[in-house]
Amino acid sequence: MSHSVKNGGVRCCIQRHLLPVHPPPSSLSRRLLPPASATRLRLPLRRRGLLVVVAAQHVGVGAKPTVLVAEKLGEAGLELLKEFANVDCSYNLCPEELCTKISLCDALIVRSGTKVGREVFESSGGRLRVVGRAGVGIDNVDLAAATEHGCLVVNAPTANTVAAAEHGIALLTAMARNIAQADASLKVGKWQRSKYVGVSVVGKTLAVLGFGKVGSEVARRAKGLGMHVIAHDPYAAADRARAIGVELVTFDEAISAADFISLHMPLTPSTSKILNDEAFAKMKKGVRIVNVARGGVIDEEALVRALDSGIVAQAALDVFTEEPPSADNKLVLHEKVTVTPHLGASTMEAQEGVAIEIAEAVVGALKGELAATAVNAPMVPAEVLSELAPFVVLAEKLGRLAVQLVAGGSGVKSVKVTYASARAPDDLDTRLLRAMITKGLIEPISSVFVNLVNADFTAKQRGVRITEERVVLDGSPESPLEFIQVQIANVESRFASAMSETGEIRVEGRVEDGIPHLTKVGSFQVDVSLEGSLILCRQVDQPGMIGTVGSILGEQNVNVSFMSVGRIAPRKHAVMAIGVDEGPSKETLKKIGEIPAIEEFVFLKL
Ligand SMILES: NC(=O)C1=CN([C@@H]2O[C@H](COP(=O)(O)OP(=O)(O)OC[C@H]3O[C@@H](n4cnc5c(N)ncnc54)[C@H](O)[C@@H]3O)[C@@H](O)[C@H]2O)C=CC1
Ligand SMILES: O=C(O)C(=O)COP(=O)(O)O
Repeated sequence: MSHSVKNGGVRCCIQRHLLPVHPPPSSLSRRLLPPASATRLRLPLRRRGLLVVVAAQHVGVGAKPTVLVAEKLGEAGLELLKEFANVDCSYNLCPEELCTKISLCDALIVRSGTKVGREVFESSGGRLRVVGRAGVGIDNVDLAAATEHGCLVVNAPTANTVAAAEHGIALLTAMARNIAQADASLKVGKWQRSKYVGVSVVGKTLAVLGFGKVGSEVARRAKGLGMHVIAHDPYAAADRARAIGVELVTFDEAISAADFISLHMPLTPSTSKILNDEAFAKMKKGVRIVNVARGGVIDEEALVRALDSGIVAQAALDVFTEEPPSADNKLVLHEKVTVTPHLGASTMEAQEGVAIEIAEAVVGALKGELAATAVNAPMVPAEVLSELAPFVVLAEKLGRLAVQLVAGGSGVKSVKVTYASARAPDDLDTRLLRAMITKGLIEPISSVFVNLVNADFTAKQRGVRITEERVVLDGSPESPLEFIQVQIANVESRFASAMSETGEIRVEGRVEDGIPHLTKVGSFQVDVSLEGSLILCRQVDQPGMIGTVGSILGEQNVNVSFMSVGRIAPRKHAVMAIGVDEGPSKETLKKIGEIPAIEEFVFLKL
C-alpha cells in the first residue's frame, strides 16, 4: 500500500511494509566488545541534542554569552538576562554602530525602533544566534536574512496585547470626542465648545481588520461600549468570533458597513497599503479610522486625500510608515487626525511583561531550547522534542556518515530519508530529524553552520533535495522510531560496500538504550554504537580477522569501543565496523589496509 502526504513542505511517500518490529538480523551481527559506557555522554536533553539545534556554536562551554539590548527594556527582563549573560545596554545606536557591535554579541534585543536588516546579520560574522523582538511586530527584522544566517528570531507576542487594545480604544473614544484637539485648544486659552462637538460610539458599527490577539480584545471592549462589531480576518476562526458576538465578514463588507475601522493586522507584503484609494472609495462617507497596527498598512497619501475629501471624517494614528515621522508629515499636522508616538505597548505593566517574556525566550534560545515564540523556526512541542532527542543525534550522525562515504564528498544532490515506525504517519514530526540529517550532510563538506532555523534553506541553496518516506511497521508503537535510513543517490562511494543493491549509498541506524547505533551499511548488517570514530573494512570472511585488526589498533593504543561483523554469507565477504575512541594515525590505517584479506576500508569521523 502506498500513498502520499505533505509533511513540512516535503512530499513523503508512506508505504506499509508488514515487517516485524524487531526483525531478526538476516546476516550475522556480533557485538564483540561492550559499549564504552564511560565515554558515553548522558547529558540532559538540552545539552545533548538540542543545544546543537539552534544556538551555542560560538558560545563556548562555560563562557557567558553576550546580549546586546539596543532599546529600553524593563528592569525585570534585564535582571533575568544578567543571571545568564553579559548584558550590554546600548540605546540609540546608529546603524553603523550596531553593525560594529554585533560581531561581539550572541543575541540582540530590540523593540520597533531598531531596523535589524541583512547588514546586521552579515556584520555579525556568524556569532549572532538570536534576535529577540521585545514586542509583537517583527516587520523591522529581516527574517529571510536571519534564517539564511541560522539566526533564530523570537518575539514577545502576548504581554502587550491588552496595552495595545486599550490604546486602540483610547484613540477611538478620544477621536470621537475630539479630546486631543480640545485639550490643545484650551491650553492656548480658547474655549471652543461648539467646535468640538463629537460623535457617540454606542450603536455604531466598528470593523476590526485583523481579528488576532489585539483585534479580538478591541472587539470585546467595543462591545462593552455598545458598538456593533464586525471583523475581517482571512485566517480567524468564525466560532472564536461568534463566541464574543462578532461576525466575520469579507474585506469589502467590513469597510463598506463601518462607521469606525480599527486596524490590527501585521505589516506584510499582502497587508501593505491595504487601505488605499480604492478601499477608501468603498467606505461610508464620514468613516473614522484607528491605526495601532503599523503605518504601512495604510497608504498615507491616500488617507490625506480621503480626509480632505470628507470620506474619512477623522483618523487616530499611533503608527507611521516612517518613525519618527518627518516634521512636515501631513497626517501628523492634520486637524482631523489624532496622533500618538507609537505608544500602543507603552504601559508600565506591558513593558515589564514584555521584558520578562523576551528575556526568557532569548535565554532559552541561547541555552538551545526551542523557543515557543520562535518566528522563523518550526515549532516542535517540548514533549515531542524530549522523545525524539536520541533520534536527533542518530539523524545527524547518519547524515555525517553518509556524506563521508561519498567519493570526493561533493555532488550530493538527492537524498532519501526513510523513517520506519510502528506509529501512525501523522504521529511523527520529522522536521527536526530532517534538519539534523541536513546538518550532518552539509557541515562536514562546508563551512556553513546548520541548525533547525536554516537547514531547509541551506539544503535548497546547495541544491540538495531531501525526500522523506515513512515505513509503517506492525507492532507496538512505544518508541517513536524503529530505524532511520539515509540514502544518497547518483554518487560514487569511496567505500564500494556502502552501495545498496539499487546503487545508492545507504546507511541505516536505530537507537538502542538511548544510544544511536549504525545497523546497516550498503546491504551489510552491522551493529556499532555511533560514538567517537568509525573504521569500516570489507574483507574476505575468514577466521582471525577481528583479532588481527584489533591487535594493530591495540599496538597503537587506539581504544576500540565496538566491533561488529556483517556477512553476506559465511566465508564470502563481510563488512567489519570498528568503533574507535581516538582517530588512528595514517600508519595504523595503512597497516590495516595492508592486511591481505582486507579489500577496502574507510575511516569516518562521527
Ligand atoms: N502600536 C503598538 O504599539 C502595537 C502594535 N501592534 C501591532 O498589532 C499587530 C497585531 O498584533 P496581534 O494582535 O498581537 O497579532 P496577531 O498575530 O495575534 O493578530 C494578527 C491578525 O491579523 C490577521 N491578518 C493577517 N493578514 C490579514 C489580512 N490581510 N487581513 C486581515 N487580517 C489579517 C491574522 O490572521 C491575525 O489573526 C502586530 O502585528 C503589530 O504590528 C501590536 C502591539 C503593540
Ligand atoms: O509590539 C509591537 O508590535 C509594537 O508595535 C510595540 O512596539 P514597541 O516595542 O513599543 O516599540
